[in-house]
Amino acid sequence: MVSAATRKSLLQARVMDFLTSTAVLPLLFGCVGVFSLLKLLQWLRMKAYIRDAVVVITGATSGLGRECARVFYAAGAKLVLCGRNAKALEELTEELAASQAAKVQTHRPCSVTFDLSDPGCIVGAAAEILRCFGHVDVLINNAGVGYRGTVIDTSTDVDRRVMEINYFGPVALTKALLPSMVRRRQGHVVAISSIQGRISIPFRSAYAASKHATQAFFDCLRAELEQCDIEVTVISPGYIHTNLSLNAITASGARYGVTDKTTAEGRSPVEVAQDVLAAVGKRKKDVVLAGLAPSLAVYLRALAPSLFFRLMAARARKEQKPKHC
Ligand SMILES: NC(=O)C1=CN([C@@H]2O[C@H](COP(=O)(O)OP(=O)(O)OC[C@H]3O[C@@H](n4cnc5c(N)ncnc54)[C@H](OP(=O)(O)O)[C@@H]3O)[C@@H](O)[C@H]2O)C=CC1
Ligand SMILES: CCCCCCCCCCCCCCCC(=O)OCC(=O)COP(=O)(O)O
Repeated sequence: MVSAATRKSLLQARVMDFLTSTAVLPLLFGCVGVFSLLKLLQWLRMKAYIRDAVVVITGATSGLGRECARVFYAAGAKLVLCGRNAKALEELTEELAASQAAKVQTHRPCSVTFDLSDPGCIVGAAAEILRCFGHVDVLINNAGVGYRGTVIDTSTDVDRRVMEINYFGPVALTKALLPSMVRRRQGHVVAISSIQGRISIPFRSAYAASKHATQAFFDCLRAELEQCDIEVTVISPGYIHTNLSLNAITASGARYGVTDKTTAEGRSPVEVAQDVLAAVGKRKKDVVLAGLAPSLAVYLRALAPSLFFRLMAARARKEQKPKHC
């Protein structure tokens, strides 16, 4: 009678015999080696792509934009920081210029102040951006505004304002910078969308609409400009712990002024900025940076829309009693 322990050691001996007497072990080591080498090459390529690249970041004064500024700066990018608040941009520039954390050569950022909701200033802002370092390698359309309200109570002025900041502004800036990218046959346009660019949740009509439009526009752009070697990346995050809900526009046009629990419990903007850096470095075309439930909700919307609509209606009923019906 052979004991279980003996059977186990006999089996182990046979496996070792098999591995050493055949080519399996060298093959295994070979595969791991090749995989590690490929990963290392990808990492070096990613670093080289960002180092010394001219990277424009809109909405650099707060939240994800500010963290993107920090991680791209530390990676050696030449930054053009954009925002509405000149003082906040200046403070960020000084903070970055004084930081010692980068392991590569860094460059003093340049800043350009303008309001994305003012169509009249975009062309001038793009010219100023181009004057900073002579060209643009990566444009990160990050600036955006949140929204809270019912469709019925929201004036179309508010709908337009959200669309202007989240959609028309980034589209106009992209169009103003594209000719110089196309001339150089080099450039990368990034759109920070949202998981709400894929699914619409109640009381976010204007925001979800602006992000769906963003996804659609930049998907078209990617297809049209592939032949000119222009890269397009759409990034769709879930909740991030920033000022987005605090600064959200409400149905009346007033500021919402509350940091929602969902936002407060969202991912750290530092981590999301690192994911943005990796997505850009790897030239990803489309990235969802959300947890399991929102990611599943995207599939549910596509595969079982009726069920998704029922879930959203239940969510709306739970959140707010209807005043109008
Ligand atoms: N936080 C979240 O849960 C999520 C955020 N996102 C997206 O991430 C992006 C960044 O937002 P986040 O960092 O979270 O929010 P913040 O409110 O912290 O930052 C928004 C930035 O956009 C700028 N901005 C707002 N309006 C304008 C305007 N009219 N012209 C120019 N700049 C403007 C703000 O500048 P100022 O300081 O002058 O107001 C600020 O720098 C947005 O596109 C948002 O939709 C996507 C998914 C989830
Ligand atoms: C097969 C099982 C499927 C289970 C599906 C569950 C459905 C759950 C719905 C989840 C909805 C998540 C919404 C996420 C919204 C989000 O992350 O938005 C990001 C933002 O842009 C936040 O902006 P806001 O202004 O809304 O704070």
